[in-house]
Amino acid sequence: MAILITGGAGYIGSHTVRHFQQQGESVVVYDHLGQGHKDAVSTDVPFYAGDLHDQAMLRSVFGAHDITAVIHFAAHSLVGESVTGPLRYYENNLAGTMKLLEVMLEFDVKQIVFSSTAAVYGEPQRIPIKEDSPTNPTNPYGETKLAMERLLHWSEQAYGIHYVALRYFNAAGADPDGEIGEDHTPESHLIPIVLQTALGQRSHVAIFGDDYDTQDGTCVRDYIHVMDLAHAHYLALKKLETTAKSAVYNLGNGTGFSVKEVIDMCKQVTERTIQVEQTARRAGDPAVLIASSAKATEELGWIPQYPDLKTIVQHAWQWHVHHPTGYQKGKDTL
Ligand SMILES: NC(=O)c1ccc[n+]([C@@H]2O[C@H](COP(=O)([O-])OP(=O)(O)OC[C@H]3O[C@@H](n4cnc5c(N)ncnc54)[C@H](O)[C@@H]3O)[C@@H](O)[C@H]2O)c1
Ligand SMILES: O=c1ccn([C@@H]2O[C@H](COP(=O)(O)OP(=O)(O)O[C@H]3O[C@H](CO)[C@@H](O)[C@H](O)[C@H]3O)[C@@H](O)[C@H]2O)c(=O)[nH]1
Repeated sequence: MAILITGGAGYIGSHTVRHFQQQGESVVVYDHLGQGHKDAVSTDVPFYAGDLHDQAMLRSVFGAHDITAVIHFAAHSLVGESVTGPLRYYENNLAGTMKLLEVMLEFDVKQIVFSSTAAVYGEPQRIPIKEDSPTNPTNPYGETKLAMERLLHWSEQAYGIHYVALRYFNAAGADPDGEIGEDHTPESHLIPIVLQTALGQRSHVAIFGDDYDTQDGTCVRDYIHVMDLAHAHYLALKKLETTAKSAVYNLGNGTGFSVKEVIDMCKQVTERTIQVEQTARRAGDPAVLIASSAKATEELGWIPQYPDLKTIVQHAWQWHVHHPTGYQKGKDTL
């Protein structure tokens, strides 16, 4: 028996694979390595370099392992990129999930935990955001994730697939052991970009917009430690296994930090100079996203272990200092 982890070589996926192994679970990773890194996955985990759209390969994996449940991370996940390439996003995220669900049904696998996002809410009407808040995505990425949630809702009605949709806010940090961390090419996430600037790999950090309706004019986000996200997947799967009840949960710390505050925290942790440049807003960015995760705490017993931003940045910095080129030795593009 094993749990299939799609996108398990990616940033959040690889931390979750590691956490599941530490909990004594058998896992199998399926990832086409468009973004992920094979070296992010321990060599004792069965690894398949396959695409969600390749149903023949998916079938062979389901056939070779007694898959009991799926944790589904594999997706494109960048807000800005989705605004200029919506077709690519629908194709990978929505159509890719349809292919996966078809194979799950063929093999009678009816439990899935999947990566949704704060981006399903769009501009929130109230802060902190609860799960029953209106969902009006401001970008195609969020739309695809909302469509995936709806697809799962209807798949439960029609086929009895039970699901937990985890709406993460901004994943950040790295495994405190320092062995795995965040490495996207190109990197677009704020904290790694700021830390790469601290390392001298970039000349400056561009701040996307300073005219938002926030305390200092820059966007506010709720940064959540990647290991806390990993543990939430474990709790969600246990809950699914025992209750067979579908649910949606926000995962965040309930505290918002502006882009400028994040940069200041990075300066404090790294004790380095970090140049910034004010630029235009990035399309698709809501001003403020802060979670209420009370439902996950009440129903899953989820309590973040690393809630403060300083610890999150310290763990990320430890990864970047010891792996300045990420997983790739000699990597020269960021
Ligand atoms: N990083 C965040 O802050 C954040 C926040 C909310 C939600 N999410 C969601 O969490 C998930 C993981 O995010 P991440 O930051 O780890 O991203 P990531 O890009 O590091 O990981 C995604 C992985 O999926 C793989 N993948 C993508 N499409 C695939 C396909 N068609 N077939 C096989 N593999 C495929 C990639 O190679 C990559 O390894 C995504 O679904 C993302 O939308 C991320
Ligand atoms: O060079 C940069 C990079 C980012 N930002 C800003 O920093 C904030 C955070 O940006 P980023 O780290 O790119 O994350 P988000 O765009 O908020 O998206 C992340 O968090 C979402 C949930 O909130 C997830 O759905 C996405 O998958 C994930 O990439 C945003 O206001 C950006 O405009 C900058 O100002 N400069």
